[in-house]
Amino acid sequence: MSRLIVISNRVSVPKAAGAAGAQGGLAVALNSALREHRGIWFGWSGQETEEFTGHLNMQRIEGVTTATIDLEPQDIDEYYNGYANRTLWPLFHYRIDLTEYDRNFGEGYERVNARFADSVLPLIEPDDLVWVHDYHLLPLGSMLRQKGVKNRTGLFLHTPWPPTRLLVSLPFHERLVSSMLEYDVIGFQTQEWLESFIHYVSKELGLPITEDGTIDYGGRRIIARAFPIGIDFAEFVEGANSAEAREAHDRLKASVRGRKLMIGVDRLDYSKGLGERFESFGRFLTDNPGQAGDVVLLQIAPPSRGDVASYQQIREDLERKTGHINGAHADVAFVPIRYVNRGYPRSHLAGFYRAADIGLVTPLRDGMNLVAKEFVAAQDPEDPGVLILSQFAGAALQLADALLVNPHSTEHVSETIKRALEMPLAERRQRHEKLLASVCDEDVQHWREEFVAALFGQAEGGGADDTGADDTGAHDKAA
Ligand SMILES: O=P(O)(O)OC[C@H]1O[C@H](O[C@H]2O[C@H](CO)[C@@H](O)[C@H](O)[C@H]2O)[C@H](O)[C@@H](O)[C@@H]1O
Ligand SMILES: O=c1ccn([C@@H]2O[C@H](COP(=O)(O)OP(=O)(O)O)[C@@H](O)[C@H]2O)c(=O)[nH]1
Repeated sequence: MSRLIVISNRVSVPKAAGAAGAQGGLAVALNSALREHRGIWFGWSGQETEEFTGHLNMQRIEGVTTATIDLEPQDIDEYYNGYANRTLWPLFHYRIDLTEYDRNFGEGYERVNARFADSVLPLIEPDDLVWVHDYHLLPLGSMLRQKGVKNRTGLFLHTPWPPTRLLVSLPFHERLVSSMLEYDVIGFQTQEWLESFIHYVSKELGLPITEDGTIDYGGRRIIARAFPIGIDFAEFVEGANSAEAREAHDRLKASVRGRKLMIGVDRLDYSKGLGERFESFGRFLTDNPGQAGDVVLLQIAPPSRGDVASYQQIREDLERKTGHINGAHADVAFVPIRYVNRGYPRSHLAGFYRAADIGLVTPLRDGMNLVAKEFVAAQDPEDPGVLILSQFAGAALQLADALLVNPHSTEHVSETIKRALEMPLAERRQRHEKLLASVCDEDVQHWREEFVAALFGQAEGGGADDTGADDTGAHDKAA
C-alpha cells in the first residue's frame, strides 16, 4: 500500500488537542482517514513565528504522524486571513459582496504555497500518493511539479465551487485554475460543484472534456469527480454511546424541562445562515403563539476566523438578533434561544444531538456539512429527531429524506419547524432509517477509499504517462 502524504492548511488532531471541538469538518475527516492509512499529515501548526524557518515539527499522536510548520504573522495575515478567507472563501460561497481583492493577499497566498512546497518536499518518497486539501492550497500541486515531484497528486475541495460568472470576477482567475490542472485527480463534494468547474475549464480555458468526463490538458487526462465526504460513523457512534455523551444528554434534557428542543451546531460563519435561522425561529414563535414557551433553540456557535472583519460583523449581528428575539418572546421562566459561543467535544455534541427533537442545519451555502450527518448518526432509531436541512448544503443530495428547506425563506423554515414538531413517529422512523443508511454506508472511510482509488488508478496507467512521470513515480528533489 502506498503511503499517503496528506497536505492541508491546518493540522489538528482532536483527541490530542483535548477534544476542545470546533476544528471544523476537514480536520475531523482527515484524522479519521489517516488513522487507517500509513502516511503523514503535513500543514500549518496554527502557530506563528517571527521569522519563517521551514523547521518541521514531527509528532505521532493517536496513530497519526503529523509534520507541521509555523508561519510568520504576515503570512497568516495575507494568506489565511487574506486570500483564503477574505477572497476565496466568500467567492466560493457565492458572496461576491464580501469578497476582497488585494494584490498583497494574492502574493502572500503564492508565497505560503511555495513555503508549503519547499517544506513538504523532503517528506515525499517515490511511491507516495500526495493528497492536497482545500482552497488554501490550490496552486500547491503545480509548485510541487516545478520542484520535480512526479508522484500522483490529487486535490479535494471541501467547499463549493462557484458558477463561472462569479469566478470570473476574481483577478487572475485563469492563472489560479490553470495551476490546478497539474493535479491528476480533482475532487468535489457534489456533482453541482463539479459541473461548475467543468463549465469553467471548458468555457474559459477552452479545454476539451473527453467522453468519460476527464479533462484533456495537452494530452494528459485529469480526472475530475464528485467524492462526497462522510463522517467516521463507527467512531462517532462509539462516542455517542460513551458516558460523557449520556451525561451531556441527560443534563441538557433536564434543563429543557419537557419542552421541545431544536439544535444547531456551526462555526460562527456567515455561510452557515445563522441570522436567517434565528429570524425563522422568531417568525415561528410569532406565527404560533400557542407554542411559544414550548420550544427551545440551542445554538452552539464556536467563534471562527475572528481576525476577519466579516466574521466580527456576523458575531455582532447574531448577538443583536438573539437579544431581540429573546426580548420579544422570553418570560421569567423561559428563554427561547440559548446561544452558546464555545466549542464542545464531539462526544458531548452526540449527547446534545440525541436530546434534540429537531436538528436545524440551514447554511446558505456549504460544501457538505458534517453536522447534519452527525445529527442523524446520534439519533435513537426508535424515537428519532427530525433533520431540517438546507437545500444549499452539499449534504442535501445524500440526505434527501430530511425536510429540505430554502434557508432564505423565513416563512418556509418556520412552517417546516411546525411540520417537524407535528411529524408522526412512523414517518420520523421511516425517514431516519433511510438517512441512517446513507450516513453509515457513505462514511469517511468510503470517501477516502474512493479518492485514493482514483488517485492510484491514475497511477496504474490511466493516461498519466504524458506527465513525464517515470515508471517509479519518483521525483527529482534536486530539480
Ligand atoms: O480551519 P478553519 O479556518 O477554522 O475552518 C474550518 C474548516 O472549515 C471548512 O470546512 C469544510 O469542510 C467540511 C468537511 O469536508 C465540509 O463539511 C464543510 O462544508 C466545509 O465548509 C473548510 O473548508 C476547511 O478547510 C476548514 O478547515
Ligand atoms: O463545538 C463544536 C462544533 C463543531 N464541531 C465539529 O466540527 C465539524 C464541523 O464540520 P462541518 O462540515 O459541519 O462544517 P465546517 O465547520 O467544516 O464548515 C463537525 O464534525 C462537528 O462535530 C466540534 O467538534 N465541536
